[in-house]
Amino acid sequence: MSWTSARALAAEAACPLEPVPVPLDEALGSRLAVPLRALVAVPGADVSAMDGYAVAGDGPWRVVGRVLAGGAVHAAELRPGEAVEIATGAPVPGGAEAVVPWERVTIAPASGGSASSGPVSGGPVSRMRAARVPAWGDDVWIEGAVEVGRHIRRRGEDIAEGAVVLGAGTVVTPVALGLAAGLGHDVLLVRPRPRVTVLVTGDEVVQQGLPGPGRVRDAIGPFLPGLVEWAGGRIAGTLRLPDGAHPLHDALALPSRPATAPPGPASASPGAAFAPASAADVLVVCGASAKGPADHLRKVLGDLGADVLIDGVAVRPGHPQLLARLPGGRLLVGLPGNPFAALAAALTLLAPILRELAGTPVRHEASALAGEVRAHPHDTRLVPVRRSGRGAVPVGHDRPGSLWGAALADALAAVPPGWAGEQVELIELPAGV
Ligand SMILES: Nc1nc2c(c(=O)[nH]1)N[C@H]1C(S)=C(S)[C@@H](COP(=O)(O)OP(=O)(O)OC[C@H]3O[C@@H](n4cnc5c(N)ncnc54)[C@H](O)[C@@H]3O)O[C@H]1N2
Ligand code: MOO
Repeated sequence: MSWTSARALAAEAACPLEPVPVPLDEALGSRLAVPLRALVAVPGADVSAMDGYAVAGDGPWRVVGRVLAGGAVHAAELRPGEAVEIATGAPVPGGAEAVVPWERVTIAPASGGSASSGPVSGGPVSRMRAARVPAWGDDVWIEGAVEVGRHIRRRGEDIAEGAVVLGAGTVVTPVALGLAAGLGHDVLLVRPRPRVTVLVTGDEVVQQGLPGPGRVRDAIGPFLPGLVEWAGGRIAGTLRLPDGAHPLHDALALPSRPATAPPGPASASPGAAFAPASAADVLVVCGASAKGPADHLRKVLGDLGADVLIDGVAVRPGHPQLLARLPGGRLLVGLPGNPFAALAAALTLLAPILRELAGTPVRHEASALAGEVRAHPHDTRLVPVRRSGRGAVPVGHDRPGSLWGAALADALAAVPPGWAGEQVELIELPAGV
């Protein structure tokens, strides 16, 4: 099967996960399952955009009250010639036609109330504030230029109640979280990030330190979490399995556990060691994908009654990759043991499945190849490249057992059999953060 057919089939095989409601502080990085609507208008009322005075009619105005954000509203309708001192964000009283910032008003000679007391001060309030803030109880009169409607933010002026502000599928970024909170949301309905459990097989595979004779350091387990995250999933667990059919069988035979179920089975129960495998929407088996004496994956899948959907893909490296559906519906991706081959298979099969499940948009990119590449006679070659202004430049070091070239690259060029210099598709590699 060609790698493009395999990619399409993998995406098709992925059954969308049910949207889940999650509290805001757990929603970061998920995708919205439904459009985000404003539950409230912003601002929620006609409010002042400035610290100053809400005024009615022409000045001078008699200051008849004070309104602070979060404080008591000024219930009475302002009459022409009246003002209230007002804080930014506080609701403007009915009848107010504008807000005049306090630095734009001057204290007026009193023309009402105890007129005989005369003006409090002839200077601007800004200057006066340093000495004495005029309080409305002081029978203060102010004057200044007024522009009707100025410095009043009308209810719903920024965002109308009910407006759709972000579409379904949008990633919940830190900013989107702030927006959602401001619009009254405590919980968001998101596409759950598919849970992936990784089973690393191989007696010779060691997890730390220098590999001794006959041993090899695990180079696949460490790249999968980042790749899985990048494709929209999350790692539910990683299990190290010795070679042999039994451990693989036991891990894969565990039934699926819903994301909301408590962890289990209890540590004393049989199968406890494999519990992470039951917490997965997708299982990934590293190694054991070929047909050698220590490769038990196919036999175990047969014994379990799994449906093998893809058995080998025409790419180099990575041709022994495999996709199966386990009884119960979960998908299993078999990655070849050679690390670069495993990376290729993770990009061909695993990433499309996770993108489909997580609702992550897919981008396809084509480019000229700027460099010598020898096509494979019947398979597509996946060649590590770096994008440049003159096309994708092969970086070399592309042996199946080594991640060197892929680590230098930002994409893999898919060079079809019989390639004769035309543009090729680029498969993006996960970028760092
Ligand atoms: N007769 C054939 N033999 C092989 C073929 C073939 O077509 N006919 N294909 C070869 C290719 S290509 C690959 S790729 C491998 C795939 O083999 P497996 O998936 O069964 O993997 P293993 O045999 O377990 O390991 C292969 C190789 O990779 C090393 N390895 C395994 N796991 C890891 C790991 N987590 N990190 C780093 N290295 C790992 C392992 O030690 C072996 O050297 O089959 C070929 N054979
Ligand atoms: O998958 Mo192998 O080259 O194709 O290492």
